[in-house]
Amino acid sequence: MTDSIIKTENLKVAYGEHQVIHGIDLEVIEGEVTALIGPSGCGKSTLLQTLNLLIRSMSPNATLSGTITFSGKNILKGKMDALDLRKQIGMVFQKPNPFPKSIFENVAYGPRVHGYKKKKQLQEIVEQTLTDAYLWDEVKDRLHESALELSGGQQQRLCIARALATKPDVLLMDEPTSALDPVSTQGIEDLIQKLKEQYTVVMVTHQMEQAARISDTTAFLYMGQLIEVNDTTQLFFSPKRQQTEDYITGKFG
Ligand SMILES: Nc1ncnc2c1ncn2[C@@H]1O[C@H](COP(=O)(O)OP(=O)(O)OP(=O)(O)O)[C@@H](O)[C@H]1O
Repeated sequence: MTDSIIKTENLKVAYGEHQVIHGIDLEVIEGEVTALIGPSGCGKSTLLQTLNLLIRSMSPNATLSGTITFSGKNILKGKMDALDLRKQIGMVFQKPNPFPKSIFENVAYGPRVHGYKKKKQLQEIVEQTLTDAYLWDEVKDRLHESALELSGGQQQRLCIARALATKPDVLLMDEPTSALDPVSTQGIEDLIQKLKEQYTVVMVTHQMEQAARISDTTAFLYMGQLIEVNDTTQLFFSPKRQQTEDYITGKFG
């Protein structure tokens, strides 16, 4: 039996008058990697940013309707503490964006905001989180150096560690490897595979091969509609919808 950790029903999103998500019903299964694929402009990033309501701060002109159930609650209804929600549903962006602070401070930032003050506690969290992000061995002797001195792949693993430091249930990733070289990409893909032992991941990717390699479930979006969602192998090898087949065989997109 598989349980959904996030469920959207009839989810609609508009920027001003421009509706870009047209009534999406999507279940994100706990402990899985879900990939969102589809041609440029189909609404993948919008959908992702809506799942933890980050869209409300990133695009104040966005209006949302429908329901998003997380932890048994419709997060679109009533007042939701944004900081608290983002602690539970973290986000990693396309371009690594560490704070211009030390490696240690990047990871300790979230826990500090959420009330962890004791040095020893913070040290333990930083070590554990960097270990989970497979970065500890590479940085343990330079924790107080600037994060900006790390390589691109290391910076992205640090951003993942930063997101993991508040112990989220779900990690949203918007094309997390698109700014990276192939070796760093491989490192992040390996990491995502390992993360699903402890976390649920929803990832936007432009690369169908990447979705096929690392996701359990793939959702194909086209012009703001969810065309098909299925087990990744099924979706790529026997798509149910003609539009999905046309997209994955490169007929458009
Ligand atoms: N802040 C915004 N204000 C107004 N329109 C926006 C905003 N962000 C995105 N859009 C529009 O919403 C639509 C969906 O964009 P979105 O970035 O979600 O698509 P996407 O599938 O992630 O695209 P890509 O693959 O190119 O990143 C596009 O038409 C885009 O121009």
